[in-house]
This record gives sequence, C-alpha cells and structure tokens, in this order.
Amino acid sequence: MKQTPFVAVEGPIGAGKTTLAAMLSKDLNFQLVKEIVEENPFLEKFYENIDEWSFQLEMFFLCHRYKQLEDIERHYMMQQKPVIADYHNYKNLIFADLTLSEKNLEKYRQIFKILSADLPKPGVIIYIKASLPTLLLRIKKRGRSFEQEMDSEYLAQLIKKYETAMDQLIKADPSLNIITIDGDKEDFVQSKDAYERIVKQVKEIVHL
Ligand SMILES: Nc1ncnc2c1ncn2[C@@H]1O[C@H](COP(=O)(O)OP(=O)(O)OP(=O)(O)O)[C@@H](O)[C@H]1O
Ligand SMILES: Nc1nc(=O)c2ncn([C@H]3C[C@H](O)[C@@H](CO)O3)c2[nH]1
Repeated sequence: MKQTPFVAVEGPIGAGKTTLAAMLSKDLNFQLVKEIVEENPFLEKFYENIDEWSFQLEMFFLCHRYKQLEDIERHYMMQQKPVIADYHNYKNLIFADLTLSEKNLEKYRQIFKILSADLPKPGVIIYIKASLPTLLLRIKKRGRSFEQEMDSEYLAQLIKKYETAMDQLIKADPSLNIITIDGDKEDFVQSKDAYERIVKQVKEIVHL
C-alpha cells in the first residue's frame, strides 16, 4: 500500500520553515502542523538567560512535539491524510546539543530516545539552508521581541549543527528524501518559479 505522505520542513531559526510549510499545505492539500511559539511559557525567559532555562525549554519542546506527533499518527497518518509539519522531531536533539550542560544533555538524550522510539517519521525533509546574514535579516523583519537580542554566535553554531544533523539523518536512513534549498538564493516567497520547483520535487517523491 502507498505510504501516506509526511513531510517535514526544517532549517535554522528564521529560515522560512513555517512560511514554506503553510504554502505547501495549501497547494498540496496536506494537513499543516505547526509548533507553538507565542504560547510557549519558557521561550522569552530562555532568551534572557539560556543557562538558567535551557532544560525547562528543551523538555517543554520535547513533550509538546511528542504530543503533536502522537496526534499526527492517530488523526492523520492512520487515516491516510497527508501531513506537512514545520519541524522534524530530530530538531529536539539539535537544540539540546547546543543549549544543555553535559549533565543535563545526558539525561535529556535518554528521555528523547524513550519518547521518540515509536513516533511517526517523515519520509521527506525539506531542508532550508541559509547564511547568518539572511537569518538575522529575517528574524529582524519578523520582529518577535524576545529574538531581537539573539547572539549571532548562537545562530552561527545552530547553522553548523543543522548541517551535521542532516548528514546524520541521511546516514541513519538512506531511504529518507532530503530536498535541500539554498534559502539565500532560491526565494520561494518572491519567485513563483523557485516555489514551483519545490512543489514539483515534493510531488515526484510522494507520487502525487
Ligand atoms: N524566502 C523568503 N524571502 C523573504 N522573506 C522570507 C522568506 N521566507 C520567510 N521569510 C520571512 O522571514 C521571516 C521568518 O520566516 P518563518 O517564520 O517562516 O521562519 P521559520 O523558519 O519558521 O522560523 P522559526 O525557526 O523561528 O520557527 C518571516 O517574516 C517571513 O515572512
Ligand atoms: N532552545 C530551543 N529548542 C528548541 O527545540 C526550539 N525549537 C524552536 N526554538 C525557538 C527558535 C525560535 O526562536 C522559536 C520558534 O521556532 O523557538 C527552539 N529553541
């Protein structure tokens, strides 16, 4: 039987994940699943003091994504309804690796492994790569107050960790499809052609 499409859009902060996921959800008629931002009780505190709040924030994201992914399985995948999410569960580890102390990271990894074992996995990742200047510009343009003082070193490290993570994901599962987009050059918001190229690639992979 044909697998129900499950696509995840990934990339560092401000790359355009939610924007692209929303566009594709509309055009492909896939259910959109977005992570929460404004309702997150720890995000603002985290940006004020990362060391103090990182464990709470990473655990919050982990549990919230766990619930969302369980729901995706139950309400969509099991009913053959295609889904597009603006994150991949692996994102939890990318951020945890960046923000947690060694002691907390070890605990976190164990909990992540237990929670993630039976969650649904996307068959396609659309990975939006973008340079530091592009991301900083987009974060500024979007204007979320708590992100405005973000350390560019934090973002630079995140960019690197994303590169490593995509390599790890493909090594762990060579059947995974990763569509990489150069977010500095391929502007899927302004250019219809650039956007249509992405749509075509997704359609080919999921056999639409
Ligand atoms: N290709 C693009 N060209 C110009 N602006 C863009 C493009 N993609 C996204 N933007 C703008 O950049 C900002 C960030 O986009 P978006 O919120 O989609 O990023 P994100 O990757 O989902 O961010 P986060 O990691 O914080 O969830 C928004 O203001 C959006 O309108
Ligand atoms: N520390 C940390 N861990 C995560 O898993 C995570 N996921 C998203 N974010 C931050 C990025 C944007 O500011 C904002 C919206 O994506 O939330 C995270 N921060």
